[in-house]
Amino acid sequence: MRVVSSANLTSLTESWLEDLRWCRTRRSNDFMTTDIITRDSGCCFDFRRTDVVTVTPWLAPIVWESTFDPVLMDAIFKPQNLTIAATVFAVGKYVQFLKDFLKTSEQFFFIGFNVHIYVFTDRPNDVPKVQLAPGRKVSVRVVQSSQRWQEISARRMEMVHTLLLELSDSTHFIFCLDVDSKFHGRWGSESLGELVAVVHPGYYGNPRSRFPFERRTKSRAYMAPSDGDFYYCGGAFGGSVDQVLALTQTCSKNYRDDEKEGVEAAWQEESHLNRYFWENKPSKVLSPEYLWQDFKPRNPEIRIIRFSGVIKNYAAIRPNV
Ligand SMILES: CC(=O)N[C@H]1[C@@H](OP(=O)(O)OP(=O)(O)OC[C@H]2O[C@@H](n3ccc(=O)[nH]c3=O)[C@H](O)[C@@H]2O)O[C@H](CO)[C@H](O)[C@@H]1O
Ligand SMILES: [Mn+2]
Repeated sequence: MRVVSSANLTSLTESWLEDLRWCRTRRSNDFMTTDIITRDSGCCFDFRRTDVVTVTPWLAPIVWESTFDPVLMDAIFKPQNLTIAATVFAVGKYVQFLKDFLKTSEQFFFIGFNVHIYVFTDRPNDVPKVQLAPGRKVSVRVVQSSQRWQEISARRMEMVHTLLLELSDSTHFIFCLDVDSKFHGRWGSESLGELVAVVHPGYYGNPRSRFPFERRTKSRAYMAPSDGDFYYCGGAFGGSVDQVLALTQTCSKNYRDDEKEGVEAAWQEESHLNRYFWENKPSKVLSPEYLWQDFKPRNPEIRIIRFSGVIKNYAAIRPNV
């Protein structure tokens, strides 16, 4: 397994995290290169952002509104006739979230692409019928419920892995999404990449020491105090079929192996996902625009909310507390 944890990268990352926290104090001199590229290319699209960090220390883009041209992105990707899969789990009472999830995906998620949404549920009869545009499809897969929400959430990794083993070459990219959410703005071709992570909306302004990584060495999701780039969310991630196949295989195996030893990571599959992304750097990082939370006031750097978790009464909808 490739583990990138050199002192260099760590110190670079620490200084970059400083940048993220103090990004608003940075001034235009730092961004002269961007000016020059804009002028020389003759591009009239203003993709400068000086208030946020838009590239990782390993040179992966961090996607924020106004860092890309959606028309140009679509002109590149649409002719490739891609199929984008999405997985969403609606087990037990979470089936109530499906209607809004599916309806809003029709308005905002990869419009103009072939889209195949796989709904995993124990209540197939309660899956709402939503009018779909041509080229878009919803399939239902029946799964077992569990008495523990932690298990429902964590087992998604292995079920997505099984699905991916069955998919033919005609599916190119996949996103795995939480169902208790709605789309509010474009989520499209700008998000495509081999391995795609979304920065968790709750922690992006925090220092690394406050990231809720698994800190017990007995778990396979363990992260040392000096480890970590971002804290990524479990509610949205994706990439090419091959890359997500590898990710789900590793995360589900590590979750299972922990389980055999009576260990459950602090945030279940989200903890294993964070460990995976530490060892396997995402090729593209999506800003918290791609998974906001309705209960959070919108911060000024969030110019658009594309996908956001709804406010829910955990006690009323989860099988356990
Ligand atoms: C914003 C974000 O990143 N959310 C993550 C977070 O909390 P959340 O509080 O958003 O977790 P959650 O209650 O939405 O559960 C995660 C997902 O599991 C499914 N589900 C859960 C319970 C249930 O009874 N039925 C059901 O179908 C459903 O798709 C749901 O969206 O922590 C979870 C725990 O590990 C997952 O990592 C979530 O992805
Ligand atoms: Mn959720």
